[in-house]
Amino acid sequence: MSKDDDAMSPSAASSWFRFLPVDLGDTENLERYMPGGFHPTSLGDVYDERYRVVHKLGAGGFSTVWLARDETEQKWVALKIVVVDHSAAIETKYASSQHAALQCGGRAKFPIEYRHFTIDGPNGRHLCLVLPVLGPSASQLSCFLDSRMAPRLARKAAYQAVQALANLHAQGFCHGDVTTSNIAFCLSDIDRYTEHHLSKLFGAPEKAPLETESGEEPGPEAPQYIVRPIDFLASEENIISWDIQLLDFDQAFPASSPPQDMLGTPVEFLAPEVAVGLSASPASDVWALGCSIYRLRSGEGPFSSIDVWTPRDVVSFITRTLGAIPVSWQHILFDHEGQPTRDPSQDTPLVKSTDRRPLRDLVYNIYDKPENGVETGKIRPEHQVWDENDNIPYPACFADMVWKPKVTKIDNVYLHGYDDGTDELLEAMPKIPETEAALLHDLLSKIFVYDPAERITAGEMLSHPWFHVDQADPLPHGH
Ligand SMILES: Nc1ncnc2c1ncn2[C@@H]1O[C@H](COP(=O)(O)OP(=O)(O)OP(=O)(O)O)[C@@H](O)[C@H]1O
Repeated sequence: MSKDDDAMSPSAASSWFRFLPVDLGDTENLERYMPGGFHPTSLGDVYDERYRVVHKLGAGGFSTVWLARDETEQKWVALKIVVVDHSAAIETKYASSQHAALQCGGRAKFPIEYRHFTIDGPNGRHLCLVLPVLGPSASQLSCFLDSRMAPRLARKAAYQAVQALANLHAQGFCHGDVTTSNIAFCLSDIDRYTEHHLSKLFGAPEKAPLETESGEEPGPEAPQYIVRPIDFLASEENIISWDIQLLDFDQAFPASSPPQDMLGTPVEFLAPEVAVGLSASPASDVWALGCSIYRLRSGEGPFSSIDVWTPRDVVSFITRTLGAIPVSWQHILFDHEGQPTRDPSQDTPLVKSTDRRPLRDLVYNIYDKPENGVETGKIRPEHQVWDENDNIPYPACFADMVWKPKVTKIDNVYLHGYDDGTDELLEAMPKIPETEAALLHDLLSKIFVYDPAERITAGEMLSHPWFHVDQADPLPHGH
């Protein structure tokens, strides 16, 4: 799920800043440690008398996710501990969507839960899903100037995501939250590693004490410390496989009964018909998949922008690429929060922009890793360093999978955060090969169409030639 605010109870509003921020990068929303919210979890905790928490894997709007040792079966598992307020709803959704995933022989493409149980804690009763352990998400591996996938890995991951979705749709189910954050890479046989070995590979978990704004000790509703999630890209040994799984069924629904409310998926992945208040469907999953495919290959979402925060924003932004919305949608209104409405007193108009972003330009301008012609891999001079890790390449074992644009030096300047000069620097980077661009443009033109009935289906996408450009060229050994 992704609608952070949904999980907050109204009483949270007065306590937004109860806790001081911790300097551990991206962590869970600390303010969610309150009755109805997250479970305060600590390393070493044992749940259900068998799962011992060893590290943190991540967190979302609705859960924290932990690496745990299953002492009964002697294997690694992921414990997804759901916020109290959403535990019952997520348990119901998981039951039906996991059944659909299993029906489609989906064990290979979806993280099917081993089992689930409940945890009674100071904040209430939490659903805890026991899942296979996965590696980093595609959002982490394909992230603007921070990280880019090798083109071949992007195509392979994209194809598997299409397979997963086509299978799910064939079972009459929609995912409802297809994003690159929900495409995760598998690990190659994590069970061959002991706890000691994992600690040698990834280091001991990094912790920071949790402190309150008021200086009082946090109560039992919050943990004593916060843990930085494990970084699978920090090790000198690559345990990340080229296979992906599609996770997070929190918003899945039967195609025959779409949700009445707006999907909680990030707006940049929202299909235009859903953004204007029409039903979600397999076709809206395909739109989100198209956004994910473009992000996998380019590092950016086609409709992500600092101007896109609401359904109205994304529709406006999409018109810059696809032109005016269909006439049949033009009576649709948006309220002052940018949500579609039927109340004429609430109407705020779509922002009409004359600034065009043709799909063809988006595709043909995708930049790739420079093999030569620009200087790479040096450490940025001290006064230009924003983050000391920025200009350090990934360990060599990841060379055929991912690369960091920020280790690229053009005209003696490292690529860093986006600023006025970035686009000019990026001009110097090599672009996607024309033959591939033509195929990708063709594929995306069949996905990014307003009318859901005219959109290509996930099943039809499987035979599109963009996914098969590597067919004649066998994968490197071990993949
Ligand atoms: N099986 C897993 N193995 C490894 N890491 C996982 C697993 N499941 C989830 N994670 C990590 O935990 C994060 C949160 O998981 P997930 O997206 O399922 O949570 P959520 O609370 O439903 O959140 P949201 O949809 O808001 O991201 C993921 O981004 C990922 O980093």
